[in-house]
Amino acid sequence: MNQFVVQNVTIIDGKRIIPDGFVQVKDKWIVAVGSEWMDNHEECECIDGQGKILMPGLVNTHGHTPMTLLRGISDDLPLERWLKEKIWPAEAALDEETAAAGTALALVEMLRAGTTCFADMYHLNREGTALLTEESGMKASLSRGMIAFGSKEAQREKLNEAVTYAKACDASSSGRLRGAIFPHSPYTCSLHFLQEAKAAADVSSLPFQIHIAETRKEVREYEKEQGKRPIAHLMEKGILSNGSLAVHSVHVNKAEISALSHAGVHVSHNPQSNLKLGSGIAPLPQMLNENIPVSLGTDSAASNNTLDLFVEMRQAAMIHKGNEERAEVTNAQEIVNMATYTGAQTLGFPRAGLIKEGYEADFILIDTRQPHLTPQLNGYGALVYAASGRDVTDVFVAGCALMRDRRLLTLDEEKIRKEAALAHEKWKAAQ
Ligand SMILES: N[C@@H](CCSC[C@H]1O[C@@H](n2cnc3c(=O)[nH]cnc32)[C@H](O)[C@@H]1O)C(=O)O
Ligand SMILES: [Zn+2]
Repeated sequence: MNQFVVQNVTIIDGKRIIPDGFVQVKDKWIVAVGSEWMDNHEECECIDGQGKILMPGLVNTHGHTPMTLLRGISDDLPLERWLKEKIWPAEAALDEETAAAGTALALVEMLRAGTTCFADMYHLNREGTALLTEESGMKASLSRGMIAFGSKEAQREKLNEAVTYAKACDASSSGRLRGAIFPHSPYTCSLHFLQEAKAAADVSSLPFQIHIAETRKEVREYEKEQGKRPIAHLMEKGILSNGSLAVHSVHVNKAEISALSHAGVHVSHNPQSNLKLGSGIAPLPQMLNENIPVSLGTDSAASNNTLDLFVEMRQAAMIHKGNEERAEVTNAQEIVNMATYTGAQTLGFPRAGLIKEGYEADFILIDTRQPHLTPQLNGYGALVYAASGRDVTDVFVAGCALMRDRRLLTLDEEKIRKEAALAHEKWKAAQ
């Protein structure tokens, strides 16, 4: 049986800090956590955590993995022009093979930076993505993105594909995959299609996710056409309901925040993507005050341009302090909780996101014996204001080692980087 102990380590999760602690793992579970390890099991493997922080694996609640191949193709444009002038034409030249190479690259990038669980929404290479995620040992919520501009038949076909994919993910034998239904947005799908997608999600007990209220222009134009703001309207129609995930939610007013809270809708906050596309700043402090489960997402590498959740944590903490001219408006512990515990709950992994007995052993080690992490005065502050994904040395998911001493064990990093470069060439030639 898989059994080991990490000892002499600083344990930090969203709820507490144990300065000189241990974590005992059996099979895929954390079976004991404490401050003094009594070594009475001879055959138990011990990992020395001296000089390290042990924290829950980071959870990225929004992204599009194949788009790593489009990193840098369109910097410095607003969302609408970014999509219509650059991204959509570029995506037309991606195929199953190049998308697969982009996804593999994204998994390597995320794993190296301590992400153990992620959301991925894309239309290409779906079975391949599920398979590779399984092989990597990571956890994920996977969905087929749907833009519904086409004929009724084409729309129905997409929705069928989406349901088939989500159900297959939910049924994965490892139990590390979840499926979701993700129509792209209220400006690329009709209200009727959103209702159909929501009904299909409900029938199969699948969670519903959507990009919404990302830019002021989206909200203004939707309101002009429908007489209501997008979040208010979708909530009224029951399209956004308990457990749904509203991605971005940048332009939300007080009434919408309160409605989201009452309905139990989750929010994925993607501050770096929202800043880079000039979309705006989501009212994170106000949403947290209303107890909305807000987690963090990177969005794709085409609007970020990395998949490092440490960067996202720092952005999430910093922009609101500056924006509101109040340093107390966000705090590092809450940000760590969003990036771990809340994220895991949002993606459908209720027993993940904490270093606690009875939770799955999804955790990472961070090397603090470096100048920028010395001295160790405030653990939460170190993680949010000083650390980066490059400080992660080890990654464990469900008790399995996926990275040890900065070496990936389940993914062939060299090969994946080479294949990504080749896929980039192939994509360029197809332009
Ligand atoms: N073409 C697909 C649907 C793709 S949805 C996923 C798409 O979302 C787009 N996207 C990525 N990030 C964002 C964002 O932040 N806001 C809006 N759209 C985005 C990007 O074009 C990506 O391909 C179909 O209907 O078959
Ligand atoms: Zn997105």
